[in-house]
Amino acid sequence: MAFSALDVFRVALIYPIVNYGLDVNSNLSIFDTIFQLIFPLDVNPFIASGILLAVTTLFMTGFEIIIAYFASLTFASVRNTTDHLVFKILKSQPYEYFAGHKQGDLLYIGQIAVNQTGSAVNNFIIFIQNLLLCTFYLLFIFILSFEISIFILIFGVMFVFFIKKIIFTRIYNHGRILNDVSKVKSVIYNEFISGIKSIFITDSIKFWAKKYDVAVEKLLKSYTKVVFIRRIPGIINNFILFMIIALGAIGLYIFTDGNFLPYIGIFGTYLLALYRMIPALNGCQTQYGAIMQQLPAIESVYDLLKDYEDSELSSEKVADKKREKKRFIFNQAITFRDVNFRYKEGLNNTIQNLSFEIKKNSKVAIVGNSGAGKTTIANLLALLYKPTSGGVLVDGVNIYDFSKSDYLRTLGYLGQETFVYHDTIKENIRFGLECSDEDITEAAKLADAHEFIMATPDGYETIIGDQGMKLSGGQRQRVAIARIMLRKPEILLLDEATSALDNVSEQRVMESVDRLSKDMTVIIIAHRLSTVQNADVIHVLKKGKISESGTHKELLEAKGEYYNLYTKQKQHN
Ligand SMILES: Nc1ncnc2c1ncn2[C@@H]1O[C@H](COP(=O)(O)OP(=O)(O)OP(=O)(O)O)[C@@H](O)[C@H]1O
Repeated sequence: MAFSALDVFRVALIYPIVNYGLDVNSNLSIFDTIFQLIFPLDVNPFIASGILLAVTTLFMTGFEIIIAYFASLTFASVRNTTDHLVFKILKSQPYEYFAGHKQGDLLYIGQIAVNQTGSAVNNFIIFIQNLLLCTFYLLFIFILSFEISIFILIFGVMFVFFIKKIIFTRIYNHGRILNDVSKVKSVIYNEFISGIKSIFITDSIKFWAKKYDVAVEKLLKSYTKVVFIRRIPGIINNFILFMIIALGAIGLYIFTDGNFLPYIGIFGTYLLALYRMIPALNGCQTQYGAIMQQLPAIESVYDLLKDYEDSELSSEKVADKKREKKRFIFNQAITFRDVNFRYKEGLNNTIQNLSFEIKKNSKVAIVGNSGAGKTTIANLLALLYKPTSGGVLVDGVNIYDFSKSDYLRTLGYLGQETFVYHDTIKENIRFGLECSDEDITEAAKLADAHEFIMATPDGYETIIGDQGMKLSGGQRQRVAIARIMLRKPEILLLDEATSALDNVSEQRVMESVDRLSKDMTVIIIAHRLSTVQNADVIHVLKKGKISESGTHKELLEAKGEYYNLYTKQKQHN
């Protein structure tokens, strides 16, 4: 506010300078009285105005620096808070949430939308600053000339109405389209990077390039429209400004019958005020347009927040939070009791009324055809999904009644794909656990990984490329086993852990697992029956139900489902 007032005052100082310069004593405006009061009679108004102008400018520069600093601080703080908030929300979401959303959409929120939110707040600050400036100048020009200003005001209101109705609605709509198109581009980009191996092998780069080009073309069209429409108000403003100057000059000449000198001070100051006001008005419109364009991105952050609040308030979550969590103790057995599960409301049950037991320190295998529900069982055990009804119990206690981290710490999970990230082998084994380098070497030795790690150029300090591109599948799995061993789990869950490996690698990985799992409860989910023959119990799963159970020998003798699977696989080998 003080900044706007000073800016207007600075322009008002032109008035005495012009009048004194032209030696006009107009007494046409209230400003004549004000300046006569400000400047004592013995002071040269030319010098006094110059000094005041310099002092005001100094103050204003200071103000501008302070405002710029606080605006950047606000932008950075809002961005920072939104960054934290988005990640806080994401990290507290259940696994289902990630499975149900496109990665690209989530990336868009975390990267682009967060930035847009910060910028929108910054734009809002500049909008308010410009709005105040416009208001002060409007008051000023009214004081200078009521009649002309009322005409400009009516014209201005009509213009703002037109701009809002036609231009800003379009900016918002195109902003939405731009938002959607940006998301699509981000999804394709992300899929291309994460699927690069399959894309290379299938020689489908051209297909992806085309998909990307289409998205980028749409983005180009969208951007062109938004950027163009956003500039229109400014162009019209400039047109109006210079038309006012032109018509004003003609009008002044006609109105004063050529004797316009006494009015030059007012006219010049008026024009200068307009000249300052119009960019401020432009600024208002530009910032408002930018906010409209950024609104859809802000809405996606808001939707994320809303989903989170709704889920936090859901009766299930509230009850779960209130429930006291027990320390994880496992002495007897893990029991699946009447478990039913479906992935989504409306879909058929993937797991149907499933009941079976896994005794402590036993080795249990679950086999079956593709789509039978084997991985779903692993997902339920790993707390990735919750049974729709029934429960998974450990020594009679529902696994959801244990402290989540307590339970997961005792569960070692080895899947088909091992997640390794761009860091050293050592950090990939540590995976965030506080432990010594000796512990890591020990775990790698147990996992039969030490030898190959030492053969890499920098040993444990060797950087593995993204997605472990520099390691073989078997080596990646042994890094994963080392990671698990470091955590000393009580339960080992192997979900098709060797199905991506060749026979030799599979054998080495299974030998490591056998060696390490003597005092562990091992659950092996497998397609290939070669890995489960020494299990204490093998359960054969069919359409989400156990169709038969027994040892390898018993099941072969029974000549049922297992026997069929076994003979089919033997024929293929
Ligand atoms: N996230 C999901 N959303 C919806 N349906 C799913 C989801 N994951 C799996 N399914 C479905 O559940 C069924 C069982 O899948 P699951 O992965 O458990 O089978 P599986 O026995 O492990 O098969 P495979 O041996 O091929 O890995 C399949 O019909 C599958 O399409």
